[in-house]
Amino acid sequence: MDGPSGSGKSSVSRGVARALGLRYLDTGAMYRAMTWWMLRQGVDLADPAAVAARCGEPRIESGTDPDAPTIHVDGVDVAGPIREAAVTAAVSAVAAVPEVRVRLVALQREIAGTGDIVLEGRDIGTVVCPDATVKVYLTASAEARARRRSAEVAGSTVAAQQEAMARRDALDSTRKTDPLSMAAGAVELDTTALSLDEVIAEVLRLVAERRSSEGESEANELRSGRDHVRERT
Ligand SMILES: Nc1ncnc2c1ncn2[C@@H]1O[C@H](COP(=O)(O)OP(=O)(O)O)[C@@H](O)[C@H]1O
Ligand SMILES: Nc1ccn([C@H]2C[C@H](O)[C@@H](COP(=O)(O)OP(=O)(O)O)O2)c(=O)n1
Repeated sequence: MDGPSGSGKSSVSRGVARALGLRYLDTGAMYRAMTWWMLRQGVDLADPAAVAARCGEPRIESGTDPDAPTIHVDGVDVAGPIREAAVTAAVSAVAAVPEVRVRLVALQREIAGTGDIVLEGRDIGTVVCPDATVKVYLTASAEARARRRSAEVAGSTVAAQQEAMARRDALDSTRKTDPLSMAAGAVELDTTALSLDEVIAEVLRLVAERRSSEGESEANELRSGRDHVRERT
C-alpha cells in the first residue's frame, strides 16, 4: 500500500490486515524511528554523510500485530515521540539518504519474509515488494488529506496542514528513485469521496479477485503439468 500522507494508508492497511488475518508493517514509522534516534544523538541532518555514517547503529524493532503495532529503538518504545512535529519536519531529509533506505528496505524485506503481511509506505510496490500479490496506490485530494490530518492534530488548521503536507510531498518526491511514484501493476484508488470502510472493502475485493485469478492460473499450470506427464508416458 503506497500513497502520500493522509491518503489513508495506515488505517486501510490495518483494516485489511485485520480482515484477512495478516500481519501489518508501517514502514514510515521505521523512517520516523531512525529520525528520532538521529535527532537524539545530535547528528547534523543537513549533512547526508553524517546521517549515512551513523544509520547502522540504532536497533529498530517493529511489532506487526495490526491491532497493536509497536515500534522500539534500542528497546525504547518510541510510538509517541516519532509522531512529534520535530520528527515530522526532519524525516524527509533522513529518508532521502540512500544508506538509510538500503538498511531499512533490508529490514522491511526481512520482516515481510515470504508474505502474509500488508506493508504500507511510499516505495513498497516499486522497491520493497515488487512481487506483491496486490499493489494499491491510495490517493485523495490535497484538501481531503489535510482535513483528515488536521482532525487528528489538536489546534491545527486545514490550510496549515495542507501547506506542510505539500512541502513534505515535494521533498519526498524529488529523489532519484521517486518514492511517491506508482508501481507497475498497482491499482490507483482515489479515496477522496469514500469512507474508510468503503476503501477497505474495495481493497478486499481486489485481493479476492487477484487470489481467484492466481488460483485459476495455478490450476491451469497443474492441469498442463498433468497433461505434460501424460504426453511423456
Ligand atoms: N477514506 C477515508 N475517509 C475519511 N477519513 C479517512 C479515510 N481514510 C483515512 N481516514 C482518516 O484520515 C486520517 C489519516 O489516515 P492515515 O491512515 O493515517 O493516512 P496515511 O497513513 O496515508 O498518512 C486518519 O485519521 C484516518 O482515520
Ligand atoms: N516506505 C517509506 C515510508 C515513508 N517514507 C518517508 C516519507 C515520509 O515523509 C516519512 C514518514 O512516513 P509516514 O508514512 O509516517 O508519514 P505520514 O503518515 O504520511 O505522515 O517517511 C519513505 O521515504 N519511504
